[in-house]
Formats: sequence, C-alpha cells, structure tokens
Amino acid sequence: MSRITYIKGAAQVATVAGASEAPKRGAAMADAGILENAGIVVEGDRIAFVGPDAEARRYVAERGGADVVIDAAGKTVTPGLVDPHTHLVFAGYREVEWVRRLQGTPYLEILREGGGILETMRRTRAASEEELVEAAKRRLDRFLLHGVTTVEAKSGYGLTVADELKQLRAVRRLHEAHPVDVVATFLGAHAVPPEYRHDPDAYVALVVDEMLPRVADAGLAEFCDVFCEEGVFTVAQARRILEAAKRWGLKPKLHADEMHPCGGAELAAEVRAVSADHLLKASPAGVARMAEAGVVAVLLPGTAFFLREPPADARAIIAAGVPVALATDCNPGSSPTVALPLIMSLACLTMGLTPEEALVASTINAAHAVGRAHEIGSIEVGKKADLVVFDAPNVAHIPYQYGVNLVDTVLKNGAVVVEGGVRCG
Ligand SMILES: O=C(O)CC1=NCN=C1
Ligand SMILES: [Zn+2]
Repeated sequence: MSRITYIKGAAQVATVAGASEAPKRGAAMADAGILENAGIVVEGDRIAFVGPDAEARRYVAERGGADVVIDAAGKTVTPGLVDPHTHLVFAGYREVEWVRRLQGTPYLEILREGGGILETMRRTRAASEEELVEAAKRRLDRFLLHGVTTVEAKSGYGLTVADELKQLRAVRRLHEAHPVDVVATFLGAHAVPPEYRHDPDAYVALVVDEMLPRVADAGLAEFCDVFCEEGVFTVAQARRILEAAKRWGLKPKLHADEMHPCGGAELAAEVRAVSADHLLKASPAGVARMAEAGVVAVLLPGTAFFLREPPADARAIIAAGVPVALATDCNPGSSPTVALPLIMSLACLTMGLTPEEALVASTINAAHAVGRAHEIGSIEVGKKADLVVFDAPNVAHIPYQYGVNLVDTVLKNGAVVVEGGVRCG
C-alpha cells in the first residue's frame, strides 16, 4: 500500500491544469487554475486527488487516513517549479569579470579578449568529473530550497570532445544522485575555443562530425542548443549544427537574438526548435514565425537585469501567440542565480507579466520547453507529485515579495525533501 500524503486546507492551490498537451499561450497564460481552500492527496509518487478540501478529507478518510499530513492553512501550493535553461555544470565563478562589466566593459568584448565563457571553459577543462558533480550538487540543493524540482542543464564549457562528454556525464550523474530531475542539453556550440579561433568552421565540423555522434551514441543529451550570436555562431553555422542534431535524434533549442538581432527567432521556427531562448533583440517577424511553428519562448529577465539590458518584449511575444516560459539561465557569467521565484518577480516588474502568467511560465510552459509536460508542470491526477507549499496567502505573493524565499515545503516524487524551508530528504 503506497504512502498517502494529505496537503490540507490550502488558501490557494494553483493547479495550472489543462495544458499538458500543448503549452498555454495568449490569454490562456493568465489562468493558473487557482482553487481556494483546497486539498491535495498524494499516493506514492503520484497526485491522486486535487479539489475542495472537504472532498480531499473525504477521499483520505475512505482510504483509512493519511500517513503524512501537511497543514497548508494560509499557504499557497503550486506545481514544482521547472527551470528550462541553465548552465548548471561549471567550475569557477566570474565575479572579477562582473566588476569589469559594472565599470563598462561589454560582455562580448571580454569574450573577444578570451575571457567570459572561455574563462569558464579553462576552469571546467581543468576540473575532474567528480569536482563538477560536487559543485553542481550544491547548486541543485539551493534550487530545491527555492522550489525548483526539475532543471535543464547544458554542456558548453568543455569545447573539446572529451570535455563536452565529461560535462554531460556529470549531468547524468547529477540526475541519478540528486532529488532534482536534470534534463541534458548538448551545447558544444557555446563558443569557438581558442585552438579553433582562426577556423571557426573547422570547430563547427568537430561539433557535427565528432561531438554529436558521441553524445547521441552515449545517450547523453535529449536536446542540442547553439549560441547563435554576433561574433559567436552565425545562423548558417547554427542551422548546420541543429539539422545534424535532428538527424542524431536530439531536439533543437537555440540561444537566439540575446545581444543582437541575428535572425535566431526565424531560425528557431525554420528548424522547428522546441524553444528559442533570450529573444531580447528578436524581430516581430521572427516572433510571428515562432508562433506559427509552435516554438516556446524561454525568457530570461534575470540575465537581462544582470547584463543591464532591456528585457525581451514579453507582452508582444504573448500577444503574438507564442507560449512563454521563464528560466534563471544559471551560469557564472551572465546570470549567477538559482532563484527562479526572483525571476518570476523580474518577469512581472520588468516585462509586465501578471503573477499567474509568471507561474504558468515557470511550471507547465517550462515543462513543455524540456519535453516533460506529460509528467510535471501542473497539479493534476496522475502526474508526478512534485509540489511546493509557499508561506504565502496567494500566488501573487510569490513574485510580490521579491527576493524573499517563501518556500516552506517541497515534495519531490511524493516525498518531503524540504520542510520549514530546510532540506530534509
Ligand atoms: O556567459 C556564460 O558563461 C553563459 C552565457 N552563454 C550565452 N550567454 C551567456
Ligand atoms: Zn544560456
């Protein structure tokens, strides 16, 4: 008989229900499926009931009572938060670079000098697989304390066959060893490494002819991403890599139009990418093409904030009918954070999302961006019991109390792993 957990008397339960087949877009994003004075019953690792608390209580009584009871009076329950864009596995931080950027040196200038991503590349190449796993585990611990129960994690700091495989093996070990589920993305085309700086196309050939086959044969990644940006990889190079990735069974994603309007959104639609991410400089035509192609826009307002750039035009992207998701972009250069609730605050404060839209973008739509919407991202019977109890009277408080971590309890696969805001499982 599997364990029965009863989350009782919640002031609000944000079910985010009804969008497991397709992400919420347009006006539908404003509806997080909120129930007042509701209860949730978990059996084993699955959601067994969600609805009025009186009915939940009856459901529990008919099964002889609950093994675990969580009092959610005055609190808000949401699906476990999903972060669809992180560079989780890396060695070393770049606070020195950040101070230089504060004083006016542009991000891409530092990259051209051989710093930035290439600074993290040198440290990640020098680190062992074990060191990468241990450092990332501590970041996953903090993600969990912020209510994040699934993250996507990219390679892209190795930039050699061996080091890209090392990073992706670390991602797989993290998924196996930590309560947070980790979804792997190959990002060998994150930057051109120094040894290829005189022949970037030769590096693209290494990515296509050597890295992709090894990653695919080892089953080390579900997605392939490219940093399509001025001075990094062109649209033509990105197209070549993503078309090859599709032939190897990896689903395409794209860092698109982050710093310059390069046509990344248009390319994402052309290759039918699962998601196009950043989009600070995306063209209206590119956004319209994304809507036609069903590409999810993963927006990263924390990165825009940290780069002190205007954010993506989320209202126009939502109005165009493109589903929007949010992510931290956790990385040592442009977004050293794991605080997805703060990203929700920035989405409201700098991009004009409502609290319910921000929650939809951090749950079911984010789950679609990592191909997991059938399993997670909403509180619906049969889905995995990944749940967060926030010490908040309603959903709005989650982004409203910006910078405050209101996470009280986290259930992962039906088991309590955070209680009273502290790790316990
Ligand atoms: O700077 C980094 O390490 C991560 C990044 N990739 C593309 N933009 C930022
Ligand atoms: Zn990124």
